[in-house]
Amino acid sequence: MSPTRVLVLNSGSSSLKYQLLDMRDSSRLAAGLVERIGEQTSRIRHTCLATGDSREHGGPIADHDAALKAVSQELSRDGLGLDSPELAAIGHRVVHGGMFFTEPTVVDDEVLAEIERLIPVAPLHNPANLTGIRTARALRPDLPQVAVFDTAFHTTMPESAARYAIDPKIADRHRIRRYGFHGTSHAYVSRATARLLGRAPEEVNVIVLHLGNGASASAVAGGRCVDTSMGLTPLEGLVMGTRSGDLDPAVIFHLARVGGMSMDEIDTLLNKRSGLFGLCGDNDMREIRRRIDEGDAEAELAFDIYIHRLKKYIGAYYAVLGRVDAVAFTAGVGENAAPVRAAAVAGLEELGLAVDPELNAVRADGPRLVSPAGARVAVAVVPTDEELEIATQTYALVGAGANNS
Ligand SMILES: Nc1ncnc2c1ncn2[C@@H]1O[C@H](COP(=O)(O)OP(=O)(O)O)[C@@H](O)[C@H]1O
Ligand SMILES: CC(=O)OP(=O)(O)O
Ligand SMILES: [Mg+2]
Repeated sequence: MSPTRVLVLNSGSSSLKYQLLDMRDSSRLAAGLVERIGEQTSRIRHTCLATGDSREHGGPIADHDAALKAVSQELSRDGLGLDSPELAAIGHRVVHGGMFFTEPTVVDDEVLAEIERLIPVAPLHNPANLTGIRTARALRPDLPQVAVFDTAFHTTMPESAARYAIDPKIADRHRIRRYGFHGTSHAYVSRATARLLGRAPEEVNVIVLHLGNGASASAVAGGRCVDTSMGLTPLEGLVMGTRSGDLDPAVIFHLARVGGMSMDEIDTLLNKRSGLFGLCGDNDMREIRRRIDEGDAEAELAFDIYIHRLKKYIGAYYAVLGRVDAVAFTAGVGENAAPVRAAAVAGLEELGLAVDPELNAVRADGPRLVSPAGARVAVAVVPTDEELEIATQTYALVGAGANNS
């Protein structure tokens, strides 16, 4: 029998998330997370879904190479190791695919070199993605490694949305344009939202709000992305855990000329020490809500700035789409933080947008509506599953029957 399993690796700047799936029924065999890679306090959490066994260990894990080796050991302990003949492929999330990659791609040396060339526009993400691919290749040189790009879903954006208003010759020379990210999630969630409404993706217009540590919004018309909030890099757009999102570009000149900061210092400030963290010292929405409940004004202002930006994007994408069938909240904050959902649509009743407080307070795992019955625009919580989407795309490219599909 042909191998039917796919290992998915989602390497973040300091984490490695993974899932092993059996593509006969898309079931998960194992899943886990390595956190705080590069620190003394790294942790690996591993669950074997086949046996229900979970394990957690601490101790320094120096880099993504060591992290993947630790994952490989955990999988081996459950008899699911990378040496398994049942493994069909390894699917990798790659954050920046530039103009070059619009589809999932089997990795070869040329593909690796192109992903490497894109490091300057995804400095937090592409290096980790590359290490993941290189280590996986060294562990199983015979297996196809497939790169699935965060940027791919956004390549349908019209030029009017993708281009910045700068000299096109300069833009083209430096490949400066809006690429957009989290595309695997925006694609999956927009389709799952159509399914929740009982309609075909081609028939519905959806605003997807992917609110995790990184956060982005997208306007999806009939299944195609027409605008998204992240740009050349994952820094533009919404207020995020540690990234500023939109600001006047002149802030950068001002910090350099008047503030005496170097470009690297400004880069670090805006990517790692801004957003919710920069505003109030916390980037976790749970902690921010706890502080607000205790009357903390700094946390409340950070929350209000976060919501104000989110609301502006909902309004902007309403205008871009003309007609909106659903607004879908997803990722860690979108799926779990009821107060964020309520605040983001508060006052938008004239646009047909509202949440029902009781429905919004329900905690559940699956996709669900939180808007009042009969609302003109559905407001939905739709859990994302980037790993399943990456596995599906990987298996469609290289798995059994790939040539017939
Ligand atoms: N129960 C919760 N309530 C509010 N926010 C939550 C909850 N659980 C997670 N979050 C938020 O989700 C964020 C992580 O989202 P996630 O989508 O996992 O991010 P990433 O994939 O970027 O690491 C956390 O930083 C936290 O702000
Ligand atoms: C592109 C991006 O911001 O990804 P993440 O949310 O995983 O940091
Ligand atoms: Mg994420």
